[in-house]
Amino acid sequence: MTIHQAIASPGCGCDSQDMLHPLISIDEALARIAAHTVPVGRTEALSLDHVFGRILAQPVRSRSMAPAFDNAAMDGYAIATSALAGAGPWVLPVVVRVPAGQAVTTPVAGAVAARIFTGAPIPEGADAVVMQEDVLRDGDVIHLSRRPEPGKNIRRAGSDMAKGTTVLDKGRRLGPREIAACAAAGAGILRVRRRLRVALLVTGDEVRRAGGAREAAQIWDVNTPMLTASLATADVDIVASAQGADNLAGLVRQLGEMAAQADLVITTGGISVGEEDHVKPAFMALGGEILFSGVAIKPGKPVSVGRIGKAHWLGLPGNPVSAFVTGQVFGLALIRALSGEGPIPTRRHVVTASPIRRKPGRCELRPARLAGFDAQGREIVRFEDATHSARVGLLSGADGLMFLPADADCLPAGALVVFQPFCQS
Ligand SMILES: Nc1nc2c(c(=O)[nH]1)N[C@H]1C(S)=C(S)[C@@H](COP(=O)(O)OP(=O)(O)OC[C@H]3O[C@@H](n4cnc5c(N)ncnc54)[C@H](O)[C@@H]3O)O[C@H]1N2
Ligand code: MOO
Repeated sequence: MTIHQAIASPGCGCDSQDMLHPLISIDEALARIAAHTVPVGRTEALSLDHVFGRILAQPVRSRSMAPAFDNAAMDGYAIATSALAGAGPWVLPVVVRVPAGQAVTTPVAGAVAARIFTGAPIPEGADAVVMQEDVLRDGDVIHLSRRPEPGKNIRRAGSDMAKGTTVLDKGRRLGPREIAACAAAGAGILRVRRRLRVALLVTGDEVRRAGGAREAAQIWDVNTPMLTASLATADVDIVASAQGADNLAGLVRQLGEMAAQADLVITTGGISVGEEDHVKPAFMALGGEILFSGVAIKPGKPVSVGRIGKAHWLGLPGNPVSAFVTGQVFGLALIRALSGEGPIPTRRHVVTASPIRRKPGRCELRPARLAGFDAQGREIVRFEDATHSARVGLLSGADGLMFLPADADCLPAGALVVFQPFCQS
């Protein structure tokens, strides 16, 4: 199903296109981010204890075989199967005891057994470990009635990783599973990408700190705490956070200062078409280059990406829901690209719980809640009747965004739609 096409015909005045800056599709915007964003080059070396969530800057190769030596997979007795004459049963003297962590020098020579514990090295001469439950121990001998297969219960050296194997490629995000692989490979220090320096500039004369005093026509600032929380990841250091000045000159100064110290400047508000919208003029006054400005989506149509010198700029709309939605779709893609992490396919198909009637025009990213599975095992989503770009209260009840095709005015219950879960960190 193609769902991210540009608008074929605008639905109403709100959807009208600026002929100088035509809207592009979601996938075109993401393709431009991928094509024009170079990962920030700085790297640092960190011990395994401190790499959680970071992005690898160099591949990790195993320093030795894993396991490094043949070892027992069970507590029991190591024997040489070739020394078991006839059909058994056999009585074997126990000649040595081998706990894990202890090098063994006594070989298993002939019809004898070595008491061995899980993880202990296999003595020379032995080629199988019999579980202790399968033998009868009587003083210094064991009674064995069934011949084990050669190799039984032995974890062979190198069976997990050969020496020099690439365990992880660069660009991988380091979670518990990746860190486990590095530890097994003996990579105790990793070279990872430095955190991105991000500056946040929230514009709007009307916004005041949440919960603080406000006058008539003033509102509490949702975007600063919302985006600060969205950016609280292992990739990001928020190096500056400020409320935007209410005039062009002040905004030029603030944006310029932020661009000088940050890899990424994120602004909210002030990017629509009104004469109070100073962000784009300030950006242009600083010699900024636009990668795109305006995407054929609802909400979040004015979302913009560009560069001021070496710093990248992500211009999010002021409406908090629009800012959150566009931050999830374009902000995360930009941060991943700057962090050197490749794009991660997170979209999947789900089915709608109820029919949808809507005004066609822009691809709609509607918050939706996962609601179990239908009889065919397909995941179902529930949602409001319309997208409300200023109704922040609805966001916490959603798990992600469903993508409604630009030209779809009517979808039945059970329609297959694309769904992108919200990033939880
Ligand atoms: N003539 C037109 N007007 C508008 C258009 C258009 O195409 N033509 N687009 C509308 C759409 S769609 C959007 S989205 C907004 C985007 O406007 P801005 O990005 O310039 O945002 P602002 O005007 O600054 O604010 C919009 C809205 O959000 C509230 N806001 C802003 N910051 C915060 C904050 N930190 N916390 C809470 N709420 C915030 C602000 O008070 C406004 O209500 O433009 C439409 N207009
Ligand atoms: O593009 Mo706006 O975000 O619909 O309110």
